[in-house]
Amino acid sequence: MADQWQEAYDFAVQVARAAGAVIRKAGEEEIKVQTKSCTVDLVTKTDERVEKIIIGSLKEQFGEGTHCFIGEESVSKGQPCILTDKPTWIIDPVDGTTNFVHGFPFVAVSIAFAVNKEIEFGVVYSCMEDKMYKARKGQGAFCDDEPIQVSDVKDIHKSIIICEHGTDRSPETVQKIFSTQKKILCIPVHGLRGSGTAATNMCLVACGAVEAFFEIGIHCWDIAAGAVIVREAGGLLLDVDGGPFDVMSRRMVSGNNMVIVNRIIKEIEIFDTVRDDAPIVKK
Ligand SMILES: O=P(O)(O)OC(CO)CO
Ligand SMILES: [Mg+2]
Repeated sequence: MADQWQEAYDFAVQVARAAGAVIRKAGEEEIKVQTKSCTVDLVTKTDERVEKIIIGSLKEQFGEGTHCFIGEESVSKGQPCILTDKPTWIIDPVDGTTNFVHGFPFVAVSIAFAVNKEIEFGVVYSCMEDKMYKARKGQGAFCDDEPIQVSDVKDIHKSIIICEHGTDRSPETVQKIFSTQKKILCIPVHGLRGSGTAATNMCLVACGAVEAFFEIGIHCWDIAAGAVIVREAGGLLLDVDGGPFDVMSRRMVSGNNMVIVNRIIKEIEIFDTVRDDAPIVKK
């Protein structure tokens, strides 16, 4: 059925917009910060509240039994992070929590919907800028209902590349991240950037503001929605080793074309991460 998921797509846009309004309002009040996996992995009551609002609305609309949910804060509280063939919502309620805490104005709500492990549609609402990015498989990518397209730059020397620093502060990992960035900067490229939200970074690739974005250490909820937005804008995604993109692998390169993406891959120093769907080891 061609339009089987249209209602879900439209509803996701509404839910993302409403969630973004809650985040904007919460940003005007005092923000209490807690930490998760380490001292620089931040979480706030807003992350938890917004995830509850999103999942609650989706369950009310589509029923609890038929759809599955992977949400950043639910997973951090021990819910499974396994992508099956069932219709599954993959949610980051506040992508860019560190930005949110500091008032750095790039924060996104990211909602993706996968069926048979394929992402059917994705919605990224950059709520401080009030920009709604969305894409459905086979139907193009949009920002505020205007079609968007990746850049047509093929010359790496004329590119801007987005890279982030992640939350792993072990000297070995930081060394690899900076070494990769140094090599890319010295190609040379026009510049390196980073918005502090993976979802927004992918939308910046999709609308042609930058040529590529890569990261190791992100999670499926950071990139699932952005993945379909990049693809539908004419871009591509690969693993950092040049293999196929795997949304659960915690690593990816997204870019406007193969020439740029392959050039970036040549410079990436890979470090280990634990997959999102790895079995939980009880201590
Ligand atoms: O702010 P969050 O949701 O922790 O995500 C980070 C990366 O994990 C920015 O994309
Ligand atoms: Mg995130």
